[in-house]
Order: sequence, then C-alpha cells, then structure tokens
Amino acid sequence: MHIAVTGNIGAGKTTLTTMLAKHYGWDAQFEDVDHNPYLEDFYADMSKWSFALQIYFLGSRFRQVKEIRESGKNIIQDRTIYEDAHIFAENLNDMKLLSDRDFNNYISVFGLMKSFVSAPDLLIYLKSDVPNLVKKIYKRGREYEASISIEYLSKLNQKYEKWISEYTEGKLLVIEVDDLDFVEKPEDFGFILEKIEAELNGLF
Ligand SMILES: Nc1ncnc2c1ncn2[C@@H]1O[C@H](COP(=O)(O)OP(=O)(O)O)[C@@H](O)[C@H]1O
Ligand SMILES: Nc1ncnc2c1ncn2[C@H]1C[C@H](O)[C@@H](COP(=O)(O)O)O1
Repeated sequence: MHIAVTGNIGAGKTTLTTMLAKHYGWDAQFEDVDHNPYLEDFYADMSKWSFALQIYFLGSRFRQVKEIRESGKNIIQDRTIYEDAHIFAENLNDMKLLSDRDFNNYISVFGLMKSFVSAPDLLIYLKSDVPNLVKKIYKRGREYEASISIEYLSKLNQKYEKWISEYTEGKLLVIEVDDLDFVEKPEDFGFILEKIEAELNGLF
C-alpha cells in the first residue's frame, strides 16, 4: 500500500504523514528539507537557484519512488514527484523565475522518470486557504521561509486546485483542513481516519 499526502506549503502534510505512519505502523517518507543544500539559497534568490533546487528535489523524490517500488512495504509519503513538476517548476516558469530553456530541460528529464512512477493507491489532498497557510508557516518558524510571499502561495494554491481537479491517476481524497485541528483534537484526527478507511475499503 502506498498513500501520499499532497498540498501547499504549510498545509500540514508532514504532521499528518507522521501521525498516520504512527497510527498504522507504516514507514514514512519525508521531503528532503533539513539537509537540502539549496532551499535556503533558493528563498534568498529564487531566480538564481530555481533550476538547481528543482533538479535536487527531482533526484531526491525519484530515489523515494525507487524505494517504494523495491521495498514492497506499506509507505506513506509526504508530497509526490508530480508536485515538483506540475506545481513548483511550472509556477517558477510562469513567474519567470525559471527560464523556458531550463524548464524544458527539466520537463524532458521528468518525462523520462515519469514512466517509472506508479500513482499512489490513495492521494490525500490537504486543501487550505492562503491566510491559514501563512499562519501555519509562521507557527513552524523556519527562518528562510519568512520571505515566502502571499503571491507565491496563492499561485501555488491555484496550481494545486487545477492539478487536483484533473487528477485521474488513482483514488483521491480531498480534506479541507482549515476547520480541523488534527494535532490537538483526537476527534478531528478520527474524522480523517474514517475518510481514509472508507476510501481504502477492502484494501486494508
Ligand atoms: N490541522 C492543523 N491544525 C493545527 N496545526 C496544524 C495543522 N496542520 C499543521 N499544523 C501546524 O502547522 C505547521 C506546518 O505543518 P507541516 O506539517 O509542517 O506542513 P507541511 O508539511 O504541509 O508544510 C506545523 O507547526 C504544524 O504543527
Ligand atoms: N519542487 C519544489 N520547488 C520549490 N520548493 C519546494 C519544492 N518542493 C518543496 N519545496 C519547499 C517548500 C517548503 O519551503 C519546503 C518543504 O515543503 P513543505 O510543503 O513545507 O513540506 O520545501
């Protein structure tokens, strides 16, 4: 079984991935953030570092895809490789922070990798509006993320909405998280578990 949690920066993916992995006793795969050699530089100068960061995330995410294929374990994954290409790289190209030449180069490598990628058995989209994302990013307190603009988050949210509305690769569960506090309220976490189990009925 492979479940992936998707959503904008600050939506709660890492928190929910951690809680689900603990609850079900599954392995968790997290994003390469704390040891990422480009992320801090990227936020200081997006135009300069966008290509290097995208290649780094693509490689790191592909390593996870390979592990999921080879391990045969139940895995819950914090963000997918699709988001790197269809959300982040595309948005940087739209914002002219990633040149057409670099974007086309990136997309051609992504296209090769995509044939090895299997969609998760269930994709859980954590939907959140921009003011709530800002609050949660602030609460998390990574210094280099203080420069993230409302415009950047809004554009990413638009990309997410479009991508999710067209997602047909597998089962999809959309959870509106703005009125849920699954960290502090066990009943809210229980509500999410019920939804997941209804979607995966028969696979558990
Ligand atoms: N539903 C929620 N209710 C309250 N706090 C939340 C919720 N989801 C996430 N948080 C908090 O918001 C911050 C960002 O969450 P995180 O899981 O790191 O988001 P993401 O991985 O999507 O970027 C963390 O401090 C987390 O504890
Ligand atoms: N592909 C990406 N391009 C740019 N930035 C990215 C990409 N993938 C993740 N990120 C950033 C966004 C956040 O600052 C950190 C961690 O993501 P999060 O949504 O908070 O788990 O990496």
